[in-house]
Amino acid sequence: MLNMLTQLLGDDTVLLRRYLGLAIVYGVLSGLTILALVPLLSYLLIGQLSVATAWLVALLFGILVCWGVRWYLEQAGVRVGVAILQSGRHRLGEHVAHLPVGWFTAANTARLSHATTQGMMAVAQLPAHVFTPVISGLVTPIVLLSALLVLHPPLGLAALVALPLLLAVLSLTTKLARHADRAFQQHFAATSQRMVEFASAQAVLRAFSGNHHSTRFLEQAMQQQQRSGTRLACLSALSALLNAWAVQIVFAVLLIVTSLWINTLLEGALTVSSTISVIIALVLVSRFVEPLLDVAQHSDILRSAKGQLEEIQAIFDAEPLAEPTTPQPPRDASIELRAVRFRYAPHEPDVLNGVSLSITPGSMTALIGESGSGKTTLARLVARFFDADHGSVLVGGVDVRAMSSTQLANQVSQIFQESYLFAGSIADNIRFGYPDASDAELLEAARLAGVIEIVERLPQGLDTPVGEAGTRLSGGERQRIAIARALIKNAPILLVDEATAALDAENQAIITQALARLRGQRTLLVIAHQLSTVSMADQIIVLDEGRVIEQGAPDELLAQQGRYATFLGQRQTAKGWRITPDKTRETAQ
Ligand SMILES: Nc1ncnc2c1ncn2[C@@H]1O[C@H](COP(=O)(O)OP(=O)(O)OP(=O)(O)O)[C@@H](O)[C@H]1O
Repeated sequence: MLNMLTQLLGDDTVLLRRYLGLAIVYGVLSGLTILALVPLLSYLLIGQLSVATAWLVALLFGILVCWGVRWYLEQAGVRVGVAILQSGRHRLGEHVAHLPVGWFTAANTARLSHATTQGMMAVAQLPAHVFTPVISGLVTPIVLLSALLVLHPPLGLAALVALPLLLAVLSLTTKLARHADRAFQQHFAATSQRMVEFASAQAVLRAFSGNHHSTRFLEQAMQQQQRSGTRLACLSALSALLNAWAVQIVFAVLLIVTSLWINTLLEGALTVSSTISVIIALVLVSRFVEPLLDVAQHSDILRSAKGQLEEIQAIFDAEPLAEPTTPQPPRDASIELRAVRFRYAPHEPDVLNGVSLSITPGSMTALIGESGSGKTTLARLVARFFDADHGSVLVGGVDVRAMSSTQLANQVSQIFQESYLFAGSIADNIRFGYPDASDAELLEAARLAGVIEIVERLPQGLDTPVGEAGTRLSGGERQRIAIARALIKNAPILLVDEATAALDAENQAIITQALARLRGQRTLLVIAHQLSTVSMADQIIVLDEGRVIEQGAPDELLAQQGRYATFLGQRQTAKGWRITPDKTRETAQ
């Protein structure tokens, strides 16, 4: 647990160390203060009031010091808790920022959100509220144990044996509910995910499922959470009961040993000093057990927080994309794939199956193929959303694994179908592609992407807020802003995943115009669905089941009468376009 906390805290670990040291000191001081009762009671019982008063003063002084240390300890614990929330979230954010984009599945996103909210809160409360009673609850009995060993060795030995046994029981009961705790946390995260899905997919749910069935997935998740919650509650209650019993058994054993001691004393001559020893032993035994009860009571929170820490740890264990130690800058704006194989998961089939291709700087390549043939996956590998399992992806003549993520990001810009807009203005979202862009550059990108036509209709112009995730704009408007964002970045390579049917004719025309303007200036790799786009390309690559089956200039491929020719034929029939055999650039009729 401490290792995991250290990983979360990073440089702030020093705060945790200081706090833990202080908690141990507090436990020792509490034990020593209780031990002041020994001389106090002894002198009181033999009537030496003046010495007893001196020890009373010492006891009161000890109590005062303990209060002071405890107060300081609480502050230190809160400081560590705050550091966990701040540094922990920051470090987790840093870590996930370097994870492959493929890691961000719906389930992992829900885990991440759960870990940064409830998870972090549960962990942060450990130093603030739980570690102090647990640490002092273990250290104080150890100090008292030494006094019991001196006072009556058999009693001390019984306590010495009882302490590790008790810890073993606490550890066992913690394990008892650990799986239930983990299952509950997972179902809790899944239910949150379903809840968000339920809210954001209302239109689809109502259209296809009707009101009754639309809640089915959510209800299933809630039922699972309820079942695992009930199981956790039962096991937690059982483990709390077992813990309390274990402490009471220790208490009973110590009382039995004390009774046996009294018995032997009664059989012999009962002296004043032996009577005093017995009274002191009884006081120490009760004080020995009290902090242990505190530990037992907190074991539940400790276990739950440990489960949360393990969840956070599992996120930290996800492997980030490796960064090279000596990054090599790309040499030009070319793209090359050499015998690339890729699958999304080890048990799934290859999505790309030995793909080799070469794209020269400044050229335009149209990637075509049936749905599921691997076009988007190929573009994702160029942008290094994932690493290829075999073979290599080169950008600017350099393996993408040999350049830093910043170098690659500067080299490649993307317009993918699902473009996310951040809450902020239209201008903010465009500038996101290049924060230092001048106003003139902003306007030029907005013009190229057809955003100007949108903002002219809006009273606040480019400063119009887009709403959360761009919800105040239409799909086509969002797409145009995303295009402007990609254009302003001015990267030498542009990857475009052209929408199939999501765009209306006007938006499609904007993309076509933007591509036409950029043609020859940037390397364009376009996942093309539209005839207008394909017609502009210098090179066509046809993918089929993860393999390149045709590659070359449009004229050559058309002459082959293969898959590309079929694609053109289908599109022409659909659109009413005509292609002349000796002229590959089609003309609209
Ligand atoms: N994140 C993912 N996890 C697992 N499998 C995936 C993932 N993304 C895509 N696939 C699978 O990989 C294969 C290729 O998908 P890809 O999106 O690359 O095809 P595509 O040619 O771009 O299809 P489309 O034209 O329909 O967009 C498909 O079988 C798809 O189910």
